[in-house]
Amino acid sequence: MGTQMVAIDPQLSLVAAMVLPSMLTVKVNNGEHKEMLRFHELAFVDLKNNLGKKKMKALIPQAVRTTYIAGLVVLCAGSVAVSGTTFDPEGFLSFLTALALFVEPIQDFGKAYNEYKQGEPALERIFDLTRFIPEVRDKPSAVHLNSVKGDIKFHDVTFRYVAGMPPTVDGVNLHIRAGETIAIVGPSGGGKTTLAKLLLRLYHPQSGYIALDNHDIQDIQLQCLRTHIAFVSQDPMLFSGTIAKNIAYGDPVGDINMRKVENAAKIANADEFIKILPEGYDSYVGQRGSSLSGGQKQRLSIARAIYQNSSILVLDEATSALDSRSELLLKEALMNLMASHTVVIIAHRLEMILMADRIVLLEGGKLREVTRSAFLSLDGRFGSPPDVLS
Ligand SMILES: Nc1ncnc2c1ncn2[C@@H]1O[C@H](COP(=O)(O)OP(=O)(O)OP(=O)(O)O)[C@@H](O)[C@H]1O
Repeated sequence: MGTQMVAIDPQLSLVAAMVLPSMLTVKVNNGEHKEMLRFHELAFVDLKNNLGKKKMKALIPQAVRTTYIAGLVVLCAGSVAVSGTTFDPEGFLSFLTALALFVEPIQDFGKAYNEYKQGEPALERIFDLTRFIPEVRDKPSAVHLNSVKGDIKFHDVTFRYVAGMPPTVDGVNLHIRAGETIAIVGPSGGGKTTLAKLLLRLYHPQSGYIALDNHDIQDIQLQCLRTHIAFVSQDPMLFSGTIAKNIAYGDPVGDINMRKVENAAKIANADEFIKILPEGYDSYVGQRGSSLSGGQKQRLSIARAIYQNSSILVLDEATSALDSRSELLLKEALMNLMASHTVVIIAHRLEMILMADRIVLLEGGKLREVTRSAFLSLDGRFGSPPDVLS
């Protein structure tokens, strides 16, 4: 089994190693279908190559068997010619041929059974995966919304990751009006990202519901919901490929609109570093963006969200890896976006928090709104201290 695992196409393993840790980015950008196609294509090539090898492997014993029988015929004919005695060559040949033909298939069957038994646990796991029904899926009656205004309501939402444990989000009520910018602050582990994940329907609340433009999000087609929400996660995830492809990742068509890509990169303040790369937008970012710095990756994932042109923008610690100059430039760009988008900023940096129209504090799963002055009086508990403000 070990040697069979090693024999898996390295390309397939590379794709799996890249996509599986980036599943959040794949899902929120509706990239499941794209990734499935990519995997299918590679798996098909791998299957074809392996079948070719197996055919060759199967041919070799046949060739050996034929040579063996031919050798026997020559041997028998030769011995008759040399001795001149009577010899029943037909009976002898029939016996040897039957023996050769009989023994090998039995050996092959034994080998095949052995291989099947060794691979059985892996097969079981594959069948388990094909039988897996995702918890979050479309209702048959789910609606498609061509456009949304971006009005979001959390109605008494309670969610816990593990049954029997205290809730991560506990009876949260929050109304974010269309076009509003809201900052969610709170201690680390307080549930801020979880709130964003619930909005993106990565999980279902155990009680309460979330509405977008007065539609319960469970009644909206999942792909449609995620198209209307651009999410920049705290771990910027890139896929091996060009910069342009990464920015246009959420494009369902797959045709890259270069004008849109460049515009998004300019807004995200990524254009300046892309332009000085040898191949500009066609530069490869390496395995999971390994050839870029943390701040560059972050700017690309912000550009990706801007490219998506959704009505709602959720930034989860999206500027943590940026230097103060880049953050300032991005802040200016966000100011422009805020005029036409609903923006949710999850941040610890005061510069970002104070851009919001309203600030809500999520602590121990409970949410409450705080005024700016009340927030500042928290003495930097959940944001960089006020003296960072220049
Ligand atoms: N998939 C998961 N399964 C179980 N527990 C989880 C899971 N994801 C998060 N948690 C837990 O839920 C709590 C809230 O996590 P969350 O990421 O929402 O916090 P946060 O406020 O965004 O924190 P930070 O500011 O550090 O990013 C944490 O205690 C975390 O360990």
